[in-house]
Parts: sequence; C-alpha cells; structure tokens
Amino acid sequence: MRASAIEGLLAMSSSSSNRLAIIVMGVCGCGKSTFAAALAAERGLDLIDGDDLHGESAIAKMTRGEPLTDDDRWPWLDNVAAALADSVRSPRGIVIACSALRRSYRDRIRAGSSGDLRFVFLDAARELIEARMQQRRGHFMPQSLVESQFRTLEHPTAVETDVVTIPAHLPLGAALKLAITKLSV
Ligand SMILES: Nc1ncnc2c1ncn2[C@@H]1O[C@H](COP(=O)(O)OP(=O)(O)O)[C@@H](O)[C@H]1O
Ligand SMILES: O=C(O)[C@H](O)[C@@H](O)[C@H](O)[C@H](O)COP(=O)(O)O
Repeated sequence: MRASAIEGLLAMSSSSSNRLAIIVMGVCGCGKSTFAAALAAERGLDLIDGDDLHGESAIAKMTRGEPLTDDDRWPWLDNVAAALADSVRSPRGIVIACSALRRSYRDRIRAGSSGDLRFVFLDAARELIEARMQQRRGHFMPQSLVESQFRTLEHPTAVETDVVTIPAHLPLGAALKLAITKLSV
C-alpha cells in the first residue's frame, strides 16, 4: 500500500475515534432536549431531537395520553440508530435526545450504531418532573404519561459502562460542565 493511502486510513481512523456520538436519555421533562441542544452548541455537534424521529401514529398516541408499547418503540429506536450510523458524515459527531428508558432500548441503539457511543442519563426525581411538565408549553407529551415513564424506566446499572449519570435538577450550565468532565470530551 502506498504511503499516502496509509496516511489517509490513519487520518480516517483518528477522525472517527475523535467523533462523538452521544444519546441524552431519561424520562419526559428531565431536560433531554434542552441539554442536548446546549451540548451540541458547546461542542459543535450535530443535533437531533428524538421526538422528530417518531412516526405520526406514535405522536398521536402519546398526544392522546397513551403510553407507547415496545412495538411502537422499536421502529423509533431503529431510526435513532440509523441517525447515529448516518452521523459518520458529521465531522465532530452528533448528540441525540432520546428517552431510551429500558436497557433493551439502549441495547437496540448500541447494536445499530458503529463506533464510540456514550449515554448521558439525566436522573430526575418524580417531583421535579411533575413540576417541569406543568411548566412546559407546546409539547405533545401530556403530564398524565409521567407515571408510565417512571414505570418503564430502567436505571442504567454499573454494567452499562458507556453511561454517565447527571442529576437532572442541576442548572443547565452545571449539568453541562459535569457531563463534559465525566465524558472526558
Ligand atoms: N437544567 C434545567 N433547569 C431548569 N429547567 C430545565 C432544565 N432543563 C430543562 N428545563 C425545562 O424543563 C422542561 C423540560 O425540558 P425538556 O428539555 O423539554 O425535557 P425533555 O426533552 O427531557 O422532555 C422545559 O420547560 C425546559 O425549559
Ligand atoms: O420530551 C418528552 O416528553 C419525551 O422526550 C417524549 O417526547 C419522548 O418522545 C417520549 O418519551 C416517547 O418515548 P418513550 O415513551 O419511550 O419515552
């Protein structure tokens, strides 16, 4: 192989290892969209809000106050994984806000993504979420779904070593700083 080709491959591998792929996860209202947008702005990353990857019927269902089932969620999670795979074209990387409540959902995203994937879990108490959902305007997700979100949530455990946990009650700036430190990015 010519030296220039080897240099090209080395450059590709080093740029892909520097590329960030981050999922911001947690129950509705924990601050995923807000945090993901701030992290993307801070690090010059592409940003996708997982809400935009739902099909129309899933949005209609949540709007009616019906929790999604696993069958509703698989195609959505596959869309998230596809967006991650597609992000190889993004020079710095991508951050996606996606609730990813169960371990199996996170595993589905992991299975479909290539490269270095990290999760930021915004860990929130029920009272905080009730208060934030009451304040939030113009979003399809009704307050009545908070209970099912907590019922569905499986807290990441120590075996999920690609997850960093950030208390959701922190002010945005402090949460961002802590996550950047914990992620070492
Ligand atoms: N760190 C924070 N401190 C205070 N309020 C926040 C914080 N993060 C988000 N919020 C507010 O909480 C509400 C829910 O945030 P949002 O980003 O929409 O959550 P999610 O995307 O997880 O549903 C919004 O009204 C938002 O402005
Ligand atoms: O901002 C929110 O309220 C949530 O991010 C919400 O929009 C999300 O799409 C749902 O949480 C659906 O998915 P799950 O039922 O799997 O959380």
